[in-house]
Amino acid sequence: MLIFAFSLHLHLLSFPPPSCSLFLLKFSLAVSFSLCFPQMWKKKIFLVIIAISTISLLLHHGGHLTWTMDAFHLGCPALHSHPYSGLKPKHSNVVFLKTHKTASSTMQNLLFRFAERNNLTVALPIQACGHQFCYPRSFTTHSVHQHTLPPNIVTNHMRFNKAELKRLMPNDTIYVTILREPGSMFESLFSYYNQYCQSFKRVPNGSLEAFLDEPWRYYKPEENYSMYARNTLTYDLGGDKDRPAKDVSYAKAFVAQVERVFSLVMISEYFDESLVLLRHLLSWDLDDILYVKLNMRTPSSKQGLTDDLRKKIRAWNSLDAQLYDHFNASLWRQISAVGPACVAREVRLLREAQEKLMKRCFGEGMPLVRSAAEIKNKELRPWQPSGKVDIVGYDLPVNITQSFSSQDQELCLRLIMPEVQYTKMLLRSQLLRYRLTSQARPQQQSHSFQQPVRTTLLRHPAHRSQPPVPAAATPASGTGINSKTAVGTRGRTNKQGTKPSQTQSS
Ligand SMILES: Nc1ncnc2c1ncn2[C@@H]1O[C@H](COP(=O)(O)OS(=O)(=O)O)[C@@H](OP(=O)(O)O)[C@H]1O
Repeated sequence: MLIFAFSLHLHLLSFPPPSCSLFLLKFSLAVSFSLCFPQMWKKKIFLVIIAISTISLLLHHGGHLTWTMDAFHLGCPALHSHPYSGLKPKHSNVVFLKTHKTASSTMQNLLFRFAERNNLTVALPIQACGHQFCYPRSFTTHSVHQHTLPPNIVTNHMRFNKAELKRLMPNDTIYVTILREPGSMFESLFSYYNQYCQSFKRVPNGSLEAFLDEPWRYYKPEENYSMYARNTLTYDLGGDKDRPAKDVSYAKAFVAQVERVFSLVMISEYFDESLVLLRHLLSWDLDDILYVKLNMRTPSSKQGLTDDLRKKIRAWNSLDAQLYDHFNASLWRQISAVGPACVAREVRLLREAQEKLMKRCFGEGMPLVRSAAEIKNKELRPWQPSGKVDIVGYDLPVNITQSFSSQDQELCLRLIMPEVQYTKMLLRSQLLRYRLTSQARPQQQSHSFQQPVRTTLLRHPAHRSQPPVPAAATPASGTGINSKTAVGTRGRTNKQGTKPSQTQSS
């Protein structure tokens, strides 16, 4: 009995000490002392200990499925400015600029799941914008569905516009984005948008080599979807994709501007390392950054790149190349500051936790990657941009799902849900929540976009934020990242700008 009580103490001590766990700890200590007393009490005390242990576990994990017990033992010392920094509330106001072909759908899925778990509001596009904020037009608050206001999280594709986002988001919002090495990114864009982007479509035999030999022969800057054919990252970030390479001062100033706005620029080649930095930046747990890779092409849809092709791609997309070089270096500086060994340890723990989760959702081995046609559940089929490229997705194995609790099933389903379907599902659930909360309000009130409330999530489930009260949209305007028009209060397009939303993807 004493051994059991002692192990219970260790278990409780391994938790962060919110007042409730502390109380339970003291209580269980008192109980264990009483174990030294008469036999007749032992059975009762044993039951009490079991009950305390179960309650503390439930309180700690919020009744949610967690995939690792390491979540609270991860802290990298260099990031801890004071002894209790591990207890900092989770930050919940985040803009993630979803750039193209950079692993951004995987990130978006992670953010959607975080929002749902914590009852947060995600700003979603109006129907006329499909599942994007009317990309390729510059973001404005007009493109946000008014029943998804005021938001905590913004993550759907947009062309970045800081001034407009400032009108929408609380002041403590953290801005994050992701970049990819220009060679592999451009190769991915070239194959994905081969039927949408005229600059690519007119190249004989869809040859990447031919395009890169004479890009100006095929590329027309003012044409629809030309942003997929040159400096796409710069364009997504709100910059001028056609600024000549020799305009060095523009490139430098633009990089500096991006650096001022974004607290973290992730790098898709170092996705897990970037996630560890993100976890620290937002004070999230390891469980909050688990993911499954989404929106991948099959190997047969990919083309290997020679050094010569890579060089040509960098020269053609020189602004993107400068962005990438700068932020790749700065990612590694941040990793150095945290401690490379510490980041490596967290990456390892992340991968182990991910493996456990995969086994739970998909059985032994990794989830089976499938072509869209092979996926039975249409909610899980990724959008296919053309017959010339295969985007793979996943299905849940039937025999496994039968043994699942409904909570497990929901988690596993969401992990592999593609962007378009998840955006729609989230919109439906947020609209429902809006209706329920507005029924409870006597009269529709007019709000500014921002509600300076709910800036952080307390870790203890009992203190989690309440469903936010949505506000009505007000007209607004603004320009790109350079805009100085921040106020401080507050068509049916798709990834390509035109396709029907049911079939869209990013
Ligand atoms: N975790 C992780 N790490 C590294 N790379 C990853 C990851 N998840 C997705 N991917 C790759 O990202 C590409 C898809 O990017 P996006 O989801 O941003 O595309 S989209 O613009 O939303 O359509 C796509 O690249 P390609 O397969 O080369 O096209 C995915 O394979």
